[in-house]
Amino acid sequence: MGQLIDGTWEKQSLASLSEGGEFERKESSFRNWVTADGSAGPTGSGGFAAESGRYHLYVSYACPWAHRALIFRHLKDLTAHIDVSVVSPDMLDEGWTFATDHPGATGDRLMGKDRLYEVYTASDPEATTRVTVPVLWDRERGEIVSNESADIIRMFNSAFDGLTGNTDDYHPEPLRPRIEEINARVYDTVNNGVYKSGFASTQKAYDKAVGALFDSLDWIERLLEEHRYLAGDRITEADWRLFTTLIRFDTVYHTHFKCNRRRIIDYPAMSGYLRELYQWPGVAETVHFDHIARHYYYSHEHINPSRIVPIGPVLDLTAPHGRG
Ligand SMILES: N[C@@H](CCC(=O)N[C@@H](CS)C(=O)NCC(=O)O)C(=O)O
Repeated sequence: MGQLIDGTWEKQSLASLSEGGEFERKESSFRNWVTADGSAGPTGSGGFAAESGRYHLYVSYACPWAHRALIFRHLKDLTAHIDVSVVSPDMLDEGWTFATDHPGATGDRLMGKDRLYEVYTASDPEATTRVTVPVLWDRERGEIVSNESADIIRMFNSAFDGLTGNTDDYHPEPLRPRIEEINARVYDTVNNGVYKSGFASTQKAYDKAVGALFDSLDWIERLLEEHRYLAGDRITEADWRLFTTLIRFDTVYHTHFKCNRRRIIDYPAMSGYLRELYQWPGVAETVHFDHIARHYYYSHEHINPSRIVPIGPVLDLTAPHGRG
């Protein structure tokens, strides 16, 4: 995995493994916020007002973080207001590219670039950063608003409500402390926990990550036995943030990242919950298993040198979910 250093693409990134062989995810580097009136958000600077057709979203269908943004774009009726470019599932020496050799990969529909890092340098010619998806681009100012999915879904949740009339709220005020608590554990041990397990380069680092991952899955199973959703009887961003990891789990993380104590299908409450979220209007259309399987098995040569993409599993996500 490469990265940009002073605006130049370097194939070898600064190491993201600590001395103990633990994978460490770097903070995102563009942290502005789109707001209803263009006032500054919690981080970054102001000047990014919610307007139809102004913003463009770069995603990978394979990536769980980008997938969150795509889901919120659907849930919040933003598809007519924010257009999308989809990168190729193969992330090799040049990082994410706009090659269109896989169905669904659209190329760069906004600027016609060949590689995602060129979108980053178009925003900041001197950028030193990892080049990740999702990226929210502002046509008007010609720069990246944000490349942090957790922030992008919060912007989508409320900033455009005046434009769309969709006031569904996935981050409701009274549930915020509980949502934060759940997000913190799910981020560290599940969303990122699968990567920490899969990219660990020592047994000790793997054991630590995979142990915490399955402790959290057991905890989530208990929560879902008691409540329909993670924070209670109402679906929130905490559920959608978990969903994008769960939907990839049995196909990729179980095998490729060695997260194989159990599969999601082996947890009765969680597998019903996963089907319910998959069947949520518009959500199945955001799930592209071809990009998901191809990306992970093909791109991570260090953990799958043959690059063979395995055949299974066959999942029936359209079966009744039995959750109320
Ligand atoms: N914190 C970021 C993480 C995004 C991220 O790591 N995306 C991965 C794809 S799943 C990526 O683009 N990785 C490329 C790299 O790290 O070089 C977010 O949530 O938006």
